[in-house]
Amino acid sequence: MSGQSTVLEVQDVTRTYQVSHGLFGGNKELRALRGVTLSLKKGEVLGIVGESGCGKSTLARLLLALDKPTTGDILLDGRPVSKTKTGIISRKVQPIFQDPYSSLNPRKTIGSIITLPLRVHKIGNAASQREAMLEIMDRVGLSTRFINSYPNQLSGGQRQRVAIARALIMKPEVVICDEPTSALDVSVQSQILNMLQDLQVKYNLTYVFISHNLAVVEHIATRVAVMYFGRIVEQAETEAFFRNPRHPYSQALLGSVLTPDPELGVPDPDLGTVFPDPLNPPVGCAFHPRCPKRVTVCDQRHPEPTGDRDDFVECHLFGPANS
Ligand SMILES: Nc1ncnc2c1ncn2[C@@H]1O[C@H](COP(=O)(O)OP(=O)(O)OP(=O)(O)O)[C@@H](O)[C@H]1O
Repeated sequence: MSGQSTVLEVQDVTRTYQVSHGLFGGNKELRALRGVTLSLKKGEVLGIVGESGCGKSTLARLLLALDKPTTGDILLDGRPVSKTKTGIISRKVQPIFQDPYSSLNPRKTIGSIITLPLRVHKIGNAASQREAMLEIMDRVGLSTRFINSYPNQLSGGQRQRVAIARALIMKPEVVICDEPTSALDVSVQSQILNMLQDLQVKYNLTYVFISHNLAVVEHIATRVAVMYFGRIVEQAETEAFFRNPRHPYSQALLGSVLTPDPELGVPDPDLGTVFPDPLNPPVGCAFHPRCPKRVTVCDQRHPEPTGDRDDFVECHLFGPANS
């Protein structure tokens, strides 16, 4: 993996939202991303996992340049996204979202939806656009009889195939898949997942694959990043991650440490499910109130990452004092 070129780089990115706080509370800052650093290499599938609210979709929006970081930089092919024309970004980075129904214009035909990116970017003429449409429909397993249909005439799985066709017709370098199978019936989830995997290999695509479903990530990802409360707390090659998750949060996600140790004096039975209040973040490591392995320093300061850029864990148990 080390010899491959970096396509997308996220450098210490934060994203803060101003939110109103109670009737008289005025505005408060909600730090959805608290310093995320990532590098995505050509041809890899980076799985991003974490609970609802940890910042996955915020990160996806930044990677798609649909939103801007509050601080930090995102580089696409070495150039800051902030200094790159949106047209160039959308040619190179395309999304596949969770809900294909809400992301497809109900008043447009399937043919028109799939070719829209080519028309917006003025790529080719009507004949070459149609040719590209037929090719990509074939690749995603969509019958040409749907060309003049509307989204509501298709099943959920077919609609997601349309969304995938629309994303891939641009021949992007990177595809940001944000929970692409979780709104689908279980029976079609694996078909879509296998198809995404085939397309990734065929077109040598680079995926960021966001999912709360660990089995899906294990199936498709080459590397895994675990997000907790706006940070990446662990990153590792997929096989190593599932064999030996290091961060106590990763272990909890994988089900090996679900109940807190009563010896630690944490009687709350819901401890395993409570996510911190983003408007009142815990001091120290954000996971410490739920962590069955916490030590004295955990509620005092945030741990530094241990390891290298693509393979690290952010936990005091792995810090210099414990190594
Ligand atoms: N536009 C916004 N304004 C204010 N707060 C926001 C906004 N978007 C997200 N947040 C907050 O930022 C935090 C991260 O949200 P985000 O949607 O990125 O998480 P997520 O991991 O994608 O969750 P989910 O899986 O539920 O989509 C949450 O606390 C959320 O409430």
